[in-house]
Amino acid sequence: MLLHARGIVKSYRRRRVLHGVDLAVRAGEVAAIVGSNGAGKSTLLKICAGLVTPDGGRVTVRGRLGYCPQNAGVMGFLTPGEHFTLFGAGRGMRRGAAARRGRELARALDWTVNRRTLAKDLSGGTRQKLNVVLAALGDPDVLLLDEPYQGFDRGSYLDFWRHVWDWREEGKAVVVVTHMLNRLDRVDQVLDLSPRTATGTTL
Ligand SMILES: Nc1ncnc2c1ncn2[C@@H]1O[C@H](COP(=O)(O)OP(=O)(O)OP(=O)(O)O)[C@@H](O)[C@H]1O
Repeated sequence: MLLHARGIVKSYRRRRVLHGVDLAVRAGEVAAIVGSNGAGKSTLLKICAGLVTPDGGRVTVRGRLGYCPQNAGVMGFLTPGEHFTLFGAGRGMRRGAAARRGRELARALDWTVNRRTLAKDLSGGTRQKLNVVLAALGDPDVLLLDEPYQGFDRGSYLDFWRHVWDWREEGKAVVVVTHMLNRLDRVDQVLDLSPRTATGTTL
C-alpha cells in the first residue's frame, strides 16, 4: 500500500465537506476521484499531499509524492527550464539531470520546451503541462493529479492517459481527480464523493 487515507473528516466554517473518507491505493494501481463540483475532491487530494490538515483521520504515504494542483502553481517570471531546476533540486536532482528529465517528460506530452519563454507567456494548456511535468520530476512513487489535463488538446490528453497507464506499469500509485467518466472502466478503483454518498463510495 503506497497511499492510505483513513476516516478523513474536513469542515470549512462548520460546513462538513468530507465525512470520514477512506482511500487505499497500492503500487501499480490507478484510482479516480469523481463527484460533483464542490464535493471535496481537491480538498481530499490536498489532505493526501499534506497541504491541508484534516479535522479527523490519518494519511500514510510510502515513498515520494508528486502533486499536480488544479490551479497551476507555476511562477510566471521563471522559464520552464528554471522550474525543472528548482523543483528538481527540491527532490535531490542535479541541475542537468532535472533539465533533461523535464524536457523528456514535456516531449512525451507533445510539448517542445522553448528555453526563453517565461511561464506567464505559456498558453493555459502548456502551463498545465508544466505542472504535470513538475509533479512527475524525481520519479515519485505516489502521484496525485487534480484534473491535470485542463486545456490540453486531444492529442495531449491521450498522451496524458498513456502516461498514467505507464506509471501504473512502473508500480506507482496514481490518483486522478477527473470529470472524464469515459476513462473510468480502465482505472482500478473509483471513489465517488458526491454528496449523496456521505463517506464516499468506492465503485
Ligand atoms: N480554503 C477554503 N475555505 C473555505 N471553503 C473552502 C476552502 N477550500 C474549499 N472550500 C469549500 O469546500 C468545498 C469543497 O471544495 P473542493 O475544491 O474540494 O471541491 P471539488 O470537489 O474539488 O470541486 P470542483 O469539482 O469544482 O473542483 C467547496 O464548497 C469549497 O467552496
